Amino acid sequence: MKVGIVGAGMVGSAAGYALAMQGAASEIVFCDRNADLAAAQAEDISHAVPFVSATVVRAGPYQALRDAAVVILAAGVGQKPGESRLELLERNVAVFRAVIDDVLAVVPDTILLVATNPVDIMTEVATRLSGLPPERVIGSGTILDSARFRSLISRHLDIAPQSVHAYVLGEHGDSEVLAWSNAQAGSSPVTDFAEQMGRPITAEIRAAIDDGVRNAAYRIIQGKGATYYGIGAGLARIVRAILNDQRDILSVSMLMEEVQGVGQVALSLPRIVGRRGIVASLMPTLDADELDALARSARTLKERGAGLVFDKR
Ligand SMILES: NC(=O)C1=CN([C@@H]2O[C@H](COP(=O)(O)OP(=O)(O)OC[C@H]3O[C@@H](n4cnc5c(N)ncnc54)[C@H](O)[C@@H]3O)[C@@H](O)[C@H]2O)C=CC1
Ligand SMILES: CC(=O)C(=O)O
Repeated sequence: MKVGIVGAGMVGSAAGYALAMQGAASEIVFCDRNADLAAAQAEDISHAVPFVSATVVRAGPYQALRDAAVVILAAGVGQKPGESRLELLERNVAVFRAVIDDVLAVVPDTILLVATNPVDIMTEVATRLSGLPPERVIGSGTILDSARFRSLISRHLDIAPQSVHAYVLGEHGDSEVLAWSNAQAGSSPVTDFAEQMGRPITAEIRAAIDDGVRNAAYRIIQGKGATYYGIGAGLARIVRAILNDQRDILSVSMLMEEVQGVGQVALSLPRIVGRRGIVASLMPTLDADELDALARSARTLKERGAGLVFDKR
């Protein structure tokens, strides 16, 4: 199946590379206002393909998106060192206003997969600008934060990250909520497992993991200007769940009627993802502090997105 990627910069190209390496799509098409960049990324990635898959990778104008089952939106500006994701909002809304009509004119029934930051509010923006049902406009949300969380827990416990089941909820950003209370290692609560392994999760370890997750992007951007391998793999994971109708449970973002008393807000919860997009949203059992933090995160997003005005499609 064909996957479109609008925005052929670091994130878009990393997603395209991950998809091509996994042979997850039969065809990948890059579109970018910088057509030379899109063509160069497609050509470069296509040279990796003969080693592992048969994916056709090319670049083109929006018309080349025709029949794409999923279109990844990775166009827009990223954070400068020290800048928050929320500070990007107005600049990236302007980009989506320029892009979404052109995409929808070619693939009106596609699934949009939003990566551009601030990804939760941009998911709401893409939903409103496109007029698509919310379950067909998926934000990568905290899929990357959950991977960071699982990675750091697994390193502490000295087990494989795939054996850790743990989610980050709420905003993909500063107010995100690490759901410690229902994190599992194998079939045990992560704290019980840690005790059994003689590697208890002390307050210091918990604080270090929280910092490792919450501030990862700031550190990486300080060091190399942008983050892209992690989100590239995360986007490929979501695309696989859609194309293969896998019904995976992933922490992704979607515009919701109501979360913790906040109406019409997009944020991440664990959700079942399959061929129709988001099939169901799940509210995990959280402790009181986590529920408060989730409500705060929802309010932060709602307040930052207030004032954006959209024409109805
Ligand atoms: N959701 C997540 O977990 C993550 C999201 N991001 C976000 O992804 C976005 C892209 O980041 P990078 O790829 O590093 O940036 P980049 O600057 O490398 O690439 C952005 C691309 O968008 C293109 N673009 C801009 N306006 C356009 C328009 N109107 N039409 C078509 N193309 C347009 C640019 O030409 C450029 O090639 C940023 O908003 C960044 O914050 C980055 C990392 C993780
Ligand atoms: C940049 C960004 O959103 C991240 O790496 O989490």
